[in-house]
Amino acid sequence: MTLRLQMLGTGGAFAKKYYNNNGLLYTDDFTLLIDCGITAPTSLHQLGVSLTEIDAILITHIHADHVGGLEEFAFRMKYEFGRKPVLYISEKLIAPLWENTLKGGMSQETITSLEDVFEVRALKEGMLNQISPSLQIEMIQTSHIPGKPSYSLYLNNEIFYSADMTFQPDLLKELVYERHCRKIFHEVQLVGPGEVHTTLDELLSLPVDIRSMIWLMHYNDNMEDFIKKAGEMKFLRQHEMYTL
Ligand SMILES: Nc1ccn([C@@H]2O[C@@H]3COP(=O)(O)O[C@H]3[C@H]2O)c(=O)n1
Ligand SMILES: [Zn+2]
Ligand SMILES: [Zn+2]
Repeated sequence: MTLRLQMLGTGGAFAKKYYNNNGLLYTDDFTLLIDCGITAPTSLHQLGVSLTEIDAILITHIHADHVGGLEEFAFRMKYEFGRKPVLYISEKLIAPLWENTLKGGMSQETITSLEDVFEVRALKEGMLNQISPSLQIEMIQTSHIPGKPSYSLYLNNEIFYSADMTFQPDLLKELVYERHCRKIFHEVQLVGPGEVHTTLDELLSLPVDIRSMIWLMHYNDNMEDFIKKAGEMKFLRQHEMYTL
């Protein structure tokens, strides 16, 4: 079975040249949207992908560049298609996503909870979740903002897709050397210290065999200035289709 990835956007939270770092993960029989930021609906429109072609959404954490498009997505599914989108999300994020993010815009007499607008499927950290016959996802909590849970994804026991995260070299080495990881999609902050993100220099400090499997995403507008500074690591391009 073949996995394919098409990033709706590859930009950091405040990028203007690139859309929010959200991606479409395609299996033979299932399409998963990983994160749905502010710009996701516009990027889907530009790609000509209808909301109804997406079988489920999975949220890694609650920052607007990862959840800011959910209100539009859910309202359009409700009022245009009469359906609730399937939402995969860590059980720890269900309450804050509704109470702190969506309730303000979405609540009304007939909508009083997340479950009124999404078919919520809670994911447990560290478990293998069978999302579709050919897609298994393990949620791995990774460090980002203290007190604000963020979950990276381990796909089919071979591909790591980072949420927003600070540098965690031991995790990456464990995945590659002990858990058969063969490809890594990793966020990168190209400018400034890695207080809540991972810097290019930090990733360059990894062993070459790990660097060689890294594709960089969630990057700054000046990415083109760093293409020759990333060594063996490659930059994902938004809207391009990648076979994993
Ligand atoms: N403690 C924090 C919190 C947030 N931020 C910035 O806000 C952005 C929110 O989306 P992000 O993609 O996680 O990137 C965060 C930082 O740019 C930051 O720099 N430091
Ligand atoms: Zn982000
Ligand atoms: Zn974030």
